[in-house]
Amino acid sequence: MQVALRGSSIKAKPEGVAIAVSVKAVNMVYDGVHAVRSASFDLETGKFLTILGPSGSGKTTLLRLIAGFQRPTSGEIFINGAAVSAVPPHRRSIGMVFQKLALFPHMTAAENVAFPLKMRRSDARDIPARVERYLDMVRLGGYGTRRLHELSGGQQQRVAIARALVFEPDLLLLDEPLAALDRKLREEMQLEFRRIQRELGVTTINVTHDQREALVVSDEIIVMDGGEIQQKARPAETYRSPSNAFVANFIGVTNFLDAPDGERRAIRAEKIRIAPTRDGLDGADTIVEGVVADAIFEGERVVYEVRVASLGDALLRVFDHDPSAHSQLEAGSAVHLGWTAGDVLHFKP
Ligand SMILES: Nc1ncnc2c1ncn2[C@@H]1O[C@H](COP(=O)(O)OP(=O)(O)OP(=O)(O)O)[C@@H](O)[C@H]1O
Repeated sequence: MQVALRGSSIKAKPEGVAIAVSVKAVNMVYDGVHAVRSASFDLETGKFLTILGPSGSGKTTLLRLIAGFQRPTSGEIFINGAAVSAVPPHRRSIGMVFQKLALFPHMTAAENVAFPLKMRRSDARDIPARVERYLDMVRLGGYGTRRLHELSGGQQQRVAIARALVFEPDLLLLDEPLAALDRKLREEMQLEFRRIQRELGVTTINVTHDQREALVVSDEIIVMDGGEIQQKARPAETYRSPSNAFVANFIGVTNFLDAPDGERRAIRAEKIRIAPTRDGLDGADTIVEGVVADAIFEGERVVYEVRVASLGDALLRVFDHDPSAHSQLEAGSAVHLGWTAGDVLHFKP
């Protein structure tokens, strides 16, 4: 019953909620490849949606359909209530930032940001102030006269964001714009996207295969696999109540245990406690014995791989977030693992 109701269309929408993007029964078939299958979802105005999925799952195709670079094989897309399949990209009021930034290298930062305003024939008298405002917003106030090669990768990224937003589009589309950045800068820019998006309230759709990014930046996450939407939910719900085994496996680290009734049971690596003896596992309602196959020290946590004979020699991954509670257990150590029934996820076959 619970499964039948999840994500169903009978959920009443609160009165007065504006829908910025509505994707209805969209299919995209390339020569023999069904890249997007029966995709349907609504996105409320002002929300930050991330489309998350492995390589080839159809994320970029779905984004390109919304942008208007391609027309769906069937189905329709609505932006602010209007069907857009016949509307070319430049008439859709969409700002975009892609991995390849496509900035103009010979222009200054300010000239790059001014470009969309000139294309749209904005009043020339208003342009400098508007450009300055958006450079300030991305924390590049005072950098307007720099040429692109005089800016760092992260600063160029900010120019691209300012350029995508300066004409105040209805929708911002991001296609892995951070993928090429190193980890620290990427994490900083994720928070930056979030801050700017909240400040402006611009409806945003972001494509990534980085689950951490999806959890950090989004109001909602769509998880795709094989061209199909697997789940659309808020980050915490996606994490805590994945709709199927694929989602559970893709987000977070999950151990799957096959039950005799064909059901798949899953337990998150951080929900398993580990101790040398049973005494360290007070409160656990399932306790199994195992042998440490590997122990990886990661600073704030230790990742254990534990072989459990009573579970068909399953190799369970366990995160120990309090490594100081007992000394690190070495490979070959006999250990006990414990968890509570409430932490086990159940998936029907
Ligand atoms: N122009 C095209 N012609 C034919 N097949 C295509 C085309 N573009 C994408 N595909 C196929 O459609 C499927 C979905 O591709 P898509 O690029 O949307 O996936 P993705 O989830 O964005 O992957 P990645 O993370 O690798 O970018 C893949 O099987 C891909 O090979």
